Amino acid sequence: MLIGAPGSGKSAVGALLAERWGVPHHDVDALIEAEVGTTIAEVFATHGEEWFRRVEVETTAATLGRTGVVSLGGGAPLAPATQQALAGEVVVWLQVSVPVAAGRVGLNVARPLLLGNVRGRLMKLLEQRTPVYRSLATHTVDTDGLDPAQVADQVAAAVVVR
Ligand SMILES: Nc1ncnc2c1ncn2[C@@H]1O[C@H](COP(=O)(O)OP(=O)(O)OP(=O)(O)O)[C@@H](O)[C@H]1O
Ligand SMILES: O=C(O)C1=C[C@@H](O)[C@@H](O)[C@H](O)C1
Ligand SMILES: [Mg+2]
Repeated sequence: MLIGAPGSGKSAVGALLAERWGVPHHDVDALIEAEVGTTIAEVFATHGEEWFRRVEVETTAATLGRTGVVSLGGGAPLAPATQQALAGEVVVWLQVSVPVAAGRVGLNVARPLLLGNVRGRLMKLLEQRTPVYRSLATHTVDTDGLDPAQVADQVAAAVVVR
């Protein structure tokens, strides 16, 4: 399971790892979009964040126990139910600094929580979430200065696929 901030590379690295290991890739954001039939940004706009978080907890829970690589949503580890569900799993935290994450996500409107002031919003998110990511992670990879393939190499070196 990959956790980390928006722009840490959960989706990109998850896809590379799944390909490398020949296992399915479950990207929870993409699963929610498929389930709901619209984009995450649209879900936030139409139903609000609370509604999204409820769906996210359920969709995340449904991926647990499946074979493969799971890329969680950036905020998913904040939910107590998800924290409990992650206990005993291999959880890799893709660490990223604010300027690097901001550079990667750019002004992408697909990330509703970062709208307005990407750097400022990321700084706030990381302040709140760093302790949570740290407490849940069984492995950590610092992704600053690495491309997605190099991050995947480091994850693969650190964990054993089940
Ligand atoms: N290590 C990296 N080096 C350079 N670019 C990267 C790296 N990891 C990801 N990227 C690029 O940064 C952008 C964001 O990455 P990605 O979508 O994988 O992040 P994410 O963690 O899934 O974010 P979110 O929580 O918003 O889903 C993508 O364009 C991706 O190709
Ligand atoms: O960091 C977050 O809270 C989010 C990250 C994305 O993965 C999406 O799950 C959504 O945009 C919320
Ligand atoms: Mg993603």
